[in-house]
Amino acid sequence: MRHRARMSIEHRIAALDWARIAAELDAHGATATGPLLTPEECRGLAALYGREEGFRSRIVMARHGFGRGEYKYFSGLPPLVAALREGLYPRLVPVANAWNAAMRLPRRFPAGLAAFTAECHAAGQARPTPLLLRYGPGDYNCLHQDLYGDLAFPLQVAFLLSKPGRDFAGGEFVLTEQRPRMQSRAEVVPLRQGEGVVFAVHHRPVQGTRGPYRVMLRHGVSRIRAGERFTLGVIFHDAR
Ligand SMILES: O=C(O)CCC(=O)C(=O)O
Ligand SMILES: [Fe+2]
Repeated sequence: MRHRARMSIEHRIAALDWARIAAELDAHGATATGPLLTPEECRGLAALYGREEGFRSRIVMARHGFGRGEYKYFSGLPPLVAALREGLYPRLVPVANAWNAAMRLPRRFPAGLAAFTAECHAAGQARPTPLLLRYGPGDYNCLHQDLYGDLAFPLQVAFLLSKPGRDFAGGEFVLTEQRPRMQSRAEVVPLRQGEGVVFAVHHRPVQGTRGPYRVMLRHGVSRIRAGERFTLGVIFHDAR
């Protein structure tokens, strides 16, 4: 995508290989999108972190046992973040609905984000969940699940805003998958600057010999060895 800087976010999202993304989500529960944000957009988003305004809360992870590093939830979403959330959601709905069907869960997700957001609000989840995260040397993010109420969209996306090898070292995005009565499986998703990782929020179906079974996923970030690493988290359900 040589001209991605001049293409709208909607067009860039449309140009991603969604057949591959869906197939890899089904096979592994996570995949990288391919480059989506320009370095300028990444720098612009990371630069918002230092601002006072535009955020509803700041969490220092060590204070809660979440790891080391910090994050801030947006109050109103910047246009780029809103466009990513709106543009990515409908692409992920077919996977989300197929997963719920395979797991025999009754909930189906509407085709557009506005309808899903209305469902969240009706369920008492009205606070926006997209966030910026900042890690320095020695920081890490413990394995967790981003559930903010009963209503949860099964997939989320995190964008790497910093450039690995130049801005930071270490700090790999990690997922673990806990299978019933079996040992856990770990997966690392290597990311380039401006690339997103799409992954299961808390569970997904895996095809077994006697039909699909459910596995539990958690995600986190390994220790940052050097430098500074920023990410943008795009969670589709709102919070209580
Ligand atoms: O910093 C990361 O790569 C992980 C961020 C995260 O936990 C999230 O977006 O939910
Ligand atoms: Fe997370």
